[in-house]
Parts: sequence; structure tokens; C-alpha cells
Amino acid sequence: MKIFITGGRGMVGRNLSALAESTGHSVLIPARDELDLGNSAALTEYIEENSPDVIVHCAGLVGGIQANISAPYDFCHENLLIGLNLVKAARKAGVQKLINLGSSCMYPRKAENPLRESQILTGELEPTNEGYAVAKVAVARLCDYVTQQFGFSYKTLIPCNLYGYWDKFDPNHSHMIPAVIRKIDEAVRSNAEVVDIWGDGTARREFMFAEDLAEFILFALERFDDLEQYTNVGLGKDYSINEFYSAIASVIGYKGRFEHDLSKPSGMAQKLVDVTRQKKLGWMPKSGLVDGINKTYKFYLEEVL
Ligand SMILES: NC(=O)C1=CN([C@@H]2O[C@H](COP(=O)(O)OP(=O)(O)OC[C@H]3O[C@@H](n4cnc5c(N)ncnc54)[C@H](OP(=O)(O)O)[C@@H]3O)[C@@H](O)[C@H]2O)C=CC1
Ligand SMILES: C[C@H]1O[C@H](OP(=O)(O)OP(=O)(O)OC[C@H]2O[C@@H](n3cnc4c(=O)[nH]c(N)nc43)[C@H](O)[C@@H]2O)[C@@H](O)[C@@H](O)C1=O
Repeated sequence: MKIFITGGRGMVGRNLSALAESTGHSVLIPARDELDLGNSAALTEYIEENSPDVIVHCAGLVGGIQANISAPYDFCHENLLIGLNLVKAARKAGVQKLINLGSSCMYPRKAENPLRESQILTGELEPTNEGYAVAKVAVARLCDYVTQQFGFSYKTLIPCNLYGYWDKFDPNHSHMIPAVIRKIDEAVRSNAEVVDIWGDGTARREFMFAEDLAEFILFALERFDDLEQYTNVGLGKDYSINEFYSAIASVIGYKGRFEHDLSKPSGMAQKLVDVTRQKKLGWMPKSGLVDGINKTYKFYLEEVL
């Protein structure tokens, strides 16, 4: 299958393109300087010229809670712009199949957990990442409407939080796991006695190793017609932030104390996704938390430091 992976140089995109190529697919992964998804005409021309069998939309302006708080306009505008451009260009070029990546932050902040796909748009969004979530919901709905009005198959996967190879370790943009790996590694190197935990540590998160999501995406492409319009992708289990810090500290060998910085944002109290539809397809992720942290820390030491 010829797969056009937008955001092919990002964390999910690189995990997906590596796995896709190793399993015999051909992948199109233009970098931003070859193809800016903000340029609608160039995007349409690219898709028409390359005629992919399917598109997987992994591109986006993506960041953790601090990044989202500091730039809500950018997170909303960029993700809306590239999502709208992509759906329009794909439809114009006649690409029948598209997988759009949403995010668990699309769900209402007070929705009952585990979060079911039917709960989208049933309540107010989490303020710390509302701009990003509005864009995610809008593009997902646009995929529904193209499917309804023109008979295409543009479907949305909703992953839980992700981490892994090619993640972002810059604390101004990072999600929690890469940020904490860097923070605790630096504490060990500097013999620091205390590491700050953002918030009171009771918030809960579900983090999937990005290579497992890549595996699910290929699994889903092989049974594309069995996919519903929305499918959560998760582990079916979450941990408290305190538990994440402890697991990362034990992998890295940090023996110092932790202090809770209550001035830092915590975001949603919990966002555990319901994996009933994913399980019905016959797939569950293989990486456990400690295994995933070990692999990510090794990547950090070898490729980032
Ligand atoms: N990371 C997570 O925890 C989660 C991510 N997701 C979703 O998964 C998808 C992938 O996320 P992730 O891999 O972490 O994100 P990354 O930030 O690692 O990768 C996103 C990629 O998109 C590219 N991109 C952004 N804007 C443009 C543009 N205008 N033209 C061309 N390329 C562009 C970026 O290029 P450049 O490097 O040049 O900026 C980058 O390579 C996103 O849709 C995200 O919302 C969903 C749930 C959780
Ligand atoms: C993927 C999804 O998730 C994002 O939202 P989020 O889950 O809140 O993002 P996060 O991973 O940055 O934080 C997770 C939790 O962890 C706590 N936390 C503790 N200590 C650190 C810390 O040092 N850094 C960070 N970033 N968080 C920390 C932090 O306070 C929060 O309670 C959206 O922005 C959006 O990107 C989206 O789609």
C-alpha cells in the first residue's frame, strides 16, 4: 500500500513510517520544507501527483499542557488550517481512505471515564488545551461530513497520551513523560536532592508507547472497512502522576525527594479512554510502562543528549 503520512518526521509519523516500510508498504513522508501543509494548492498538487492509496494524518502543532496554555491561538489555528487543507485536498484528489488522528483531549473535561467515542461534543472542553481540542474536534467532524456527503471513508482514531522514540524533550513543548525523563536525568547528573512534580500528583494519565500506536494504525489499515468512524486507542489502564514519577525515577536510578509545585497546571483530572471498540477489532498494545520508559530513556541518552 502507498501511504502518505503527514507529519512523517514527527514522533508518531517516524514510528509509523519505520514500521510501514519494514512491513513492505511504500511511504510518502515529505518534510515541512518540501511540503508545507499550510499551502493548500501545493498540498493538492502533491496528492494528485503521488496518488496515495491512503493518507494517515499525523501532522500537527502538538505539545504538552504548558505549551498549550502559552499558545492557544497557534494550537487552534495551525491544527485547523492543516486539517482543513488536508481533508479538502484529499477529497479533491479523490483519495478514498484517510485516517485522521484526534486526541483524548477532545473529550469534555468532566465526561465520565473511561471516555467513550459517543461522548465527543457532549460538554465543555478542558481550558488548558481548548484551542487544540477545538481544532481536533472540527477536523474529525469534517472527516465525518466528507464521508456522509461524498461517500469517502475518512475515519478518526483517538489516541490516549503518547511517548516514545522521537518524542520532544524540550520542557517548553514536552508532554509529561519526556519532560520528567529529562528532569530526573538532570537531577541525577547534578546530584540534586529534590525534583518538582507539577500539581499535587493525583491527576491520572494513560500513556501509550508511540511504536504501539504505529502498530495499531497498520493493523487498522488492514481492516479499514471494519473501523467505526471513531476508535479510541489506549491501554485501558492509567496511573497517577506520582506513580509516573516513581516509575521514571526507578528506571533512571534517582533516590532523592519530590516536592509538589501547586503553582503548575494539572489539566484534566483523568482521561482514560474506553478501549471496547479497539478490543473488538482484536488488538491491545504490547509495551508495559516500565518497558516503554526504558526504551524512551535509552533513546534520550543515545539520540537526544
Ligand atoms: N504526542 C501525544 O501525546 C499525542 C499526539 N496525538 C496526535 O498524534 C499526532 C502526532 O503527534 P506527535 O507525533 O506527537 O507530534 P509531533 O510534534 O512529534 O509531530 C508533528 C509533525 O507535524 C509536522 N507539521 C506540523 N505542521 C506542519 C505543516 N504546516 N506542514 C508540514 N508538517 C507540519 C511537524 O513538522 P515540524 O517538525 O517541522 O514542526 C512534525 O513533524 C498529532 O495529530 C497529535 O495531535 C494524539 C494524542 C496524544
Ligand atoms: C496528549 C494530550 O495531552 C495534553 O494534555 P496533558 O495530558 O495535560 O499534557 P501533559 O502530558 O503535559 O501533562 C500531563 C499531566 O502531567 C502533569 N505533569 C507533572 N509534571 C509535569 C512536567 O514536568 N511536565 C509536563 N508537561 N506535565 C507534567 C501535568 O500537570 C498534567 O497533569 C494536551 O496538552 C494535548 O497535547 C493532548 O492532546
